[in-house]
Amino acid sequence: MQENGRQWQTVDLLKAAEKHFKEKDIESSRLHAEILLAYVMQSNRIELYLKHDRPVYQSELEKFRSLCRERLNGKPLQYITGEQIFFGYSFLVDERVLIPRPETELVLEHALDRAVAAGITEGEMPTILDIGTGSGCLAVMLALKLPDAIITAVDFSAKALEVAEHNANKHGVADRIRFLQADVLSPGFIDEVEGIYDMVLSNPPYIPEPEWEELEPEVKNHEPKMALATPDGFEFYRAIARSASVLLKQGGLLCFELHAEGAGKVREIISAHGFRDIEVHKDYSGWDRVLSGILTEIHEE
Ligand SMILES: C[S@@+](CC[C@H](N)C(=O)[O-])C[C@H]1O[C@@H](n2cnc3c(N)ncnc32)[C@H](O)[C@@H]1O
Repeated sequence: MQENGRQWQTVDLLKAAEKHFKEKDIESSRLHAEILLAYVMQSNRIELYLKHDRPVYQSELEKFRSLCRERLNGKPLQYITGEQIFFGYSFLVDERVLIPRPETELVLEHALDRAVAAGITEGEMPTILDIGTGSGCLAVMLALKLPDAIITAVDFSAKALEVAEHNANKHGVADRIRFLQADVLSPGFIDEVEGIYDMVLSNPPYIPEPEWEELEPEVKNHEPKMALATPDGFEFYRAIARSASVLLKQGGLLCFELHAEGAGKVREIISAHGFRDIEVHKDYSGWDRVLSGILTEIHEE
């Protein structure tokens, strides 16, 4: 394609986009330019370099420019391409759901390790409840990693459940996941969810309202507020610990993702509901990020 007498080639366009992103303080400017161009060319990043002198067609250039504009306006890259890689697997994401974070992979890893250590995976068809499933990243990955598990994936957002179901179908595990729209903060939650579970896990909303306003515009203006914010940061931990103490079998595992400064308080909350052998694990930045405990006393509501 000719523009101002210029024929754009892949490598030149990448350089130009990287420079523009850098000037506008877009993080990982080269990487983002590569991902967007690979998306437009229906290719992958390595191929961009293998075919670095490939001419860029007019339609591709227009599309690329329009996506770069969206990125420059603060739209997260994953919502532009509709994809986030979680634990090495591709998940559909859009503005109906939170973009799964790398920290949440630690929740999955820890839940799997502890489930094995606690003998939960030895039983026939372990039952798992994922509260606040969002894109379904945890539920779908658990179904993939534990081929006998039966999973209930709950979210209050019907739109999030549509995305989660799409992801379950995409990875061929929809037949082992029940999707349920329910409000974990409502008194009827335990009756709605029914069943007896071996594991309850959740990455709940945990950003206290006052902190919401301080989040980067990229998060605040694009990701669903109901996925992240909550009045004092601990409502969901209280409600989920209470429900889990009723819904879990004796010896069952409760596993949470934590607000970086929430470990002490969440430990107190789950101890009060009969959970013991509490473990806390840090993320790569050294923040407490995952907390789990085993139910050792049956608590009636
Ligand atoms: C932090 S996101 C976690 C999403 C996904 N599990 C992940 O780790 O990426 C929390 C999820 O909880 C859901 N949620 C918010 N309020 C809820 C409620 N009252 N009952 C059930 N789910 C709720 C949100 O819609 C959102 O999908």
